[in-house]
Amino acid sequence: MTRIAFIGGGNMARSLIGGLIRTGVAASSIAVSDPQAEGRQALAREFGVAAYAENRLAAADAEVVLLAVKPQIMPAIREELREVFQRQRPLLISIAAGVRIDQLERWFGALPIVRCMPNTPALIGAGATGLCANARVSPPQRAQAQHILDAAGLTRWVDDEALMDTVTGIAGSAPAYFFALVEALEDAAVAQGMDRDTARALAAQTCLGAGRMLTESGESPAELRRRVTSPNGTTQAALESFARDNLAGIVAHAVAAATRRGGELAAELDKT
Ligand SMILES: NC(=O)C1=CN([C@@H]2O[C@H](COP(=O)(O)OP(=O)(O)OC[C@H]3O[C@@H](n4cnc5c(N)ncnc54)[C@H](OP(=O)(O)O)[C@@H]3O)[C@@H](O)[C@H]2O)C=CC1
Ligand SMILES: O=C(O)[C@@H]1CCC=N1
Repeated sequence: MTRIAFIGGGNMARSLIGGLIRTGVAASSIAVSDPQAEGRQALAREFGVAAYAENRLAAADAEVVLLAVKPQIMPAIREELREVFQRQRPLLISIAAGVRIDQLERWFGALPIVRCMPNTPALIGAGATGLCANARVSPPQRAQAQHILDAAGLTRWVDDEALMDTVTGIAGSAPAYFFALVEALEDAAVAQGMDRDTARALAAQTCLGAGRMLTESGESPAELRRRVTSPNGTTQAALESFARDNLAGIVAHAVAAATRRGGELAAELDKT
């Protein structure tokens, strides 16, 4: 039974712990640390995991340590964990946006490190995660990291670390883009006189249905789009409006902004 410690017990740690428990990992093999007593109690109550106020205690005998704190918190945890890590040499997994493997090596030592980028649908086992490993990660450790993230949904190895910020741009941050689109659909229907509940239910179910068709039908997004689009019909009118407003350009700019921000987060940490 691999002992796993989560440093930081917020949204993503909760999602990943939930995934592990759901797939049958024993709660007794999981420890988590977080400064908030309320958050710790909730995790212990909900999942039966051991929850600590001190990072060192959570990491004390862990074979795998998963860093689930905000990138900006890294400077605060590196001193206290470095010593434990030098003793134990765990597999270190980081989910922090932007933070590069060479930075993790500098802060925490020459460890086997997997940098990955999951997303919040991990909470319901429908996450999408990109992973990237340094050369110290052994094949069994690679499998171990994948097993942990598989519990949260789909996983894909991305060998070129430079593309990890792109993973953030199209997957880590991207659930928010779909939520924003549903908000916009809802607002548009309300502006036309529909009640908000009905608008939200129709738009959200459409998002679910489209997502399931994308992942389950084996068809390309372009083909699925074509099948909705009757010649000179309503969908064509909407898609032509999107094209006039340069939807593809708008999306490309947004993905570039998220990708760029990942690099900036790392650069800000280089100064600490
Ligand atoms: N949210 C998302 O969609 C995704 C986030 N990520 C990455 O996951 C990481 C965590 O994000 P998320 O879960 O959203 O953030 P949260 O703020 O929900 O979780 C981080 C947790 O770490 C705690 N914390 C703060 N300081 C320390 C410390 N010194 N030691 C231990 N724990 C500490 C925070 O406590 P407190 O609240 O008291 O500060 C909080 O509970 C980030 O690096 C982010 O880039 C990756 C993919 C998707
Ligand atoms: O917004 C963020 O920085 C984090 C990383 C990806 C999703 N949320």
